[in-house]
Amino acid sequence: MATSSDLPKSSIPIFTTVKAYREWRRQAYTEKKSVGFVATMGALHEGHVSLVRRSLAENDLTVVSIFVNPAQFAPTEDLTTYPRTLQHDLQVLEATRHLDTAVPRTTAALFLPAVHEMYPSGITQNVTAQKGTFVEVKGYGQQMEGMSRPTFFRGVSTVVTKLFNIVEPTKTYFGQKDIQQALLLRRMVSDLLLSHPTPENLHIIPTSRDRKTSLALSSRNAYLSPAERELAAPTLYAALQEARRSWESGLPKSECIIRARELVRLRAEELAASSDKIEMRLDYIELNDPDTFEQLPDATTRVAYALDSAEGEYMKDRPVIVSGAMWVGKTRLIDNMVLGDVEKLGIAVDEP
Ligand SMILES: Nc1ncnc2c1ncn2[C@@H]1O[C@H](COP(=O)(O)OP(=O)(O)OP(=O)(O)O)[C@@H](O)[C@H]1O
Ligand SMILES: CC(C)(CO)[C@@H](O)C(=O)[O-]
Ligand code: BAL
Repeated sequence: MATSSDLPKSSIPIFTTVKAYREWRRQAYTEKKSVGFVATMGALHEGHVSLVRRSLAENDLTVVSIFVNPAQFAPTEDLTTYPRTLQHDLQVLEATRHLDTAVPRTTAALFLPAVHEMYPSGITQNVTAQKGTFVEVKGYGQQMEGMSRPTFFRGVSTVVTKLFNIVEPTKTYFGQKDIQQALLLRRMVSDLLLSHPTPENLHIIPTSRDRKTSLALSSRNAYLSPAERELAAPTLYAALQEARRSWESGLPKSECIIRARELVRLRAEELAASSDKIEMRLDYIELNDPDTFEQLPDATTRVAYALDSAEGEYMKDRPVIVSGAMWVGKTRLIDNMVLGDVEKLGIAVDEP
């Protein structure tokens, strides 16, 4: 178990146990202070910072958690190599301040639990051998990312339920980069009738991107070599753009996907033949309904999709998610865009 002497020095209070955190939370209740919460796995970057900034602006107190959750990694995935950069993360949080209030705000608490604190009954990555209590949002975790990572959302829903039970946030913030995760968690909060947070208080913040290449910021980008990052990784965003253009020009979904795939195939050929010999492979690119996560039928066009709205009327800006995952060498990248009216999904568009 981490003791305070194992932890880097920080001006931000760090809680490693549920008990210690709860004492702190009780005080916040007594003082009637609102608590904003940002759940992370650490290796913080500007994407995380955008969530923390939003929380600092909208809450008296902001809590950040760092926990690399074994239950959401399949046995074949990168749990052991996942970047762990606590010292850097503390520096990032200390430097992230909100100055528009009488007293400037910075992160008020970091929750940094050990695995046994979060899984008192123990945890194995092998789902069939797991015992104890798990949370599953049935019917929503096997599409999109769930097709490639079938046990991922069970692990995420379980750990986030525990984190919400501990942190008891007034508001919480998730990134659009992991759009299915954010929407599925909002459904979970609604289905479980949680009060901290309520579904309305789960906010989705737009994806932060590299200014030059538009690559979605991600902790796993640290795995990329400079050549992979510059030359290959931005292809996923370019493929999503291609799908978007095709969809907006009226083509059927199947053709949008063919065009996006072709863009990746041609670029992958070029990179494999180049002196950098970069390997790049598309996992999937799809267009999905944001409510059900189901794939749009192949023949669906934008006009047909707008006509087929639940209200039985023409809904010009009916939102649709175009998302994808791509391997660059050993790194799996994901990204997405929401076409149509993003605000219908409750995605925040303006920075505070
Ligand atoms: N580029 C980004 N823009 C906005 N939010 C982001 C971005 N990247 C991550 N987030 C959000 O930060 C929260 C914590 O994510 P996490 O710690 O897994 O970082 P990550 O960069 O997504 O890591 P990974 O590389 O493992 O996907 C999640 O809600 C996630 O959606
Ligand atoms: C929400 C989360 C912190 C749960 O482990 C993780 O999936 C993430 O960082 O996106
Ligand atoms: N941001 C998602 C965490 C994961 O891929 O495990």
